[in-house]
Amino acid sequence: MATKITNDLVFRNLPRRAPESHKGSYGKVLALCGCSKYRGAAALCVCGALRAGAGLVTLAAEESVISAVAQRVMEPVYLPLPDEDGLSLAASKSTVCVAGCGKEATPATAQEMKTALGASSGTVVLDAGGLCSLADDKLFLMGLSGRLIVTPHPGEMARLTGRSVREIEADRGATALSFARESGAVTVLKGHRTLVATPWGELYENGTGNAGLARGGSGDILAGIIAGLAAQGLEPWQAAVCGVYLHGLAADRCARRLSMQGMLPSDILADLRAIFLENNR
Ligand SMILES: NC(=O)C1=CN([C@@H]2O[C@H](COP(=O)(O)OP(=O)(O)OC[C@H]3O[C@@H](n4cnc5c(N)ncnc54)[C@H](OP(=O)(O)O)[C@@H]3O)[C@@H](O)[C@H]2O)[C@@H](O)CC1
Ligand SMILES: Nc1ncnc2c1ncn2[C@@H]1O[C@H](COP(=O)(O)OP(=O)(O)O)[C@@H](O)[C@H]1O
Repeated sequence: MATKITNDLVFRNLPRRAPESHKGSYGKVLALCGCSKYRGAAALCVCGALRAGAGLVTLAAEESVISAVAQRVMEPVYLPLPDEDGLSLAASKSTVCVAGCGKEATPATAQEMKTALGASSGTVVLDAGGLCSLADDKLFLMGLSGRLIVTPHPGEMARLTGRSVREIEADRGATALSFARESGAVTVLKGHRTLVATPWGELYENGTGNAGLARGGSGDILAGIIAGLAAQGLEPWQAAVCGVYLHGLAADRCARRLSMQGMLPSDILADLRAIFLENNR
C-alpha cells in the first residue's frame, strides 16, 4: 500500500533559509548533462536545481552545450569537457551530482558517469541516458547504494530490468519496489501518479501533476529539482518525495495559468517560485 505524498509531508521536510546562511549552506550541485543533440536538457536540469534552492550549480558539458545554456541562464558555473581530472575534482567537491539528462546511452557516457560518480561521495541523481548507459553494470550502481536516486520513465525502466513497458505499467508498485531493493537506489518511477520506492520497502505515490507535463524536457527539470533539494541536506528519499510533489504542483498551477495544451516545461519554474512564496519559503 503506497503512502500518498501530501503538502504537509513535503513542507515538513523542506529546510528553511536561515538569515545567517551563505551559498555554501545550500549545497553544490554538479550537473553532468547534455550533448550537442540535447542541449536544452542541460539547461532545464540546471534551472530546476537553481530554482529549487541550490547554493551553487556547476554544469560539466561539452562547449556546444555550455554556450547554449549560457545564453539562457546566468547563474551556473561551467566546466568544459573533456577534462577527466577536472571532472573528478568537481565531483569530489560536490554535495550532489545530477547526471544523465540529455546524454545518450553509449559506452563513452558510461565511462564519463563512472569517472564522476566514482569520485563523488554525495548524493547522486541518475537520469535518462546516464542511467541507461549503466543498465548492464548493476555492480557499479550497487556501489552507490544509500546515496543514489534513479529517475526512470517506464521506457527507461524497461531497459534497466529487461522487461516490457506493458509489464512494468501493469504493476508499477512492485516494479519500483523490487528495483529499489535490488539496486539500493531510491527509485522514482515516473508517469501519471509517479511512485517513489525506497530500498527498505516504503512506497510513496504522488497525486500532483497533469498531462501538460507530457512533453520532452519535463523529466530533465524534475531531475534538477530533486538534485537542488538534496543539495540542501535532504536525504535521498526526502528529496525524491518532495521533488516529485513540487514538480507536479508547479505543473498544476502552471496549467491553470497557461493551459495543459500550451504550457512548456520551462514555464513551471515560475510556478515553483510562486509555490515557495505562498508557503513562506
Ligand atoms: N530538449 C531536450 O534537450 C530534451 C532532451 N531529452 C533527452 O533525450 C534523451 C532521450 O530520452 P527520451 O526519453 O526522449 O527517449 P528514450 O530514452 O528513447 O525513451 C523513450 C522510449 O521509452 C518509451 N516510453 C514508454 N513509456 C514512456 C513514458 N511514460 N514516458 C516516456 N517514454 C516512455 C517510449 O515509448 P513510445 O513513446 O515510443 O511509446 C520510447 O520507446 C535523454 O537523454 C533525455 O534527457 C528529452 O528529455 C527531451 C527533451
Ligand atoms: N500524464 C501525466 N500526468 C502527470 N505527470 C506526467 C504525465 N506525463 C508526464 N508526466 C511527468 O513528466 C515527466 C516526464 O519525464 P520524462 O518522460 O523523463 O521526460 P523527458 O525525458 O522528456 O524530460 C515526469 O516527471 C512524469 O511523471
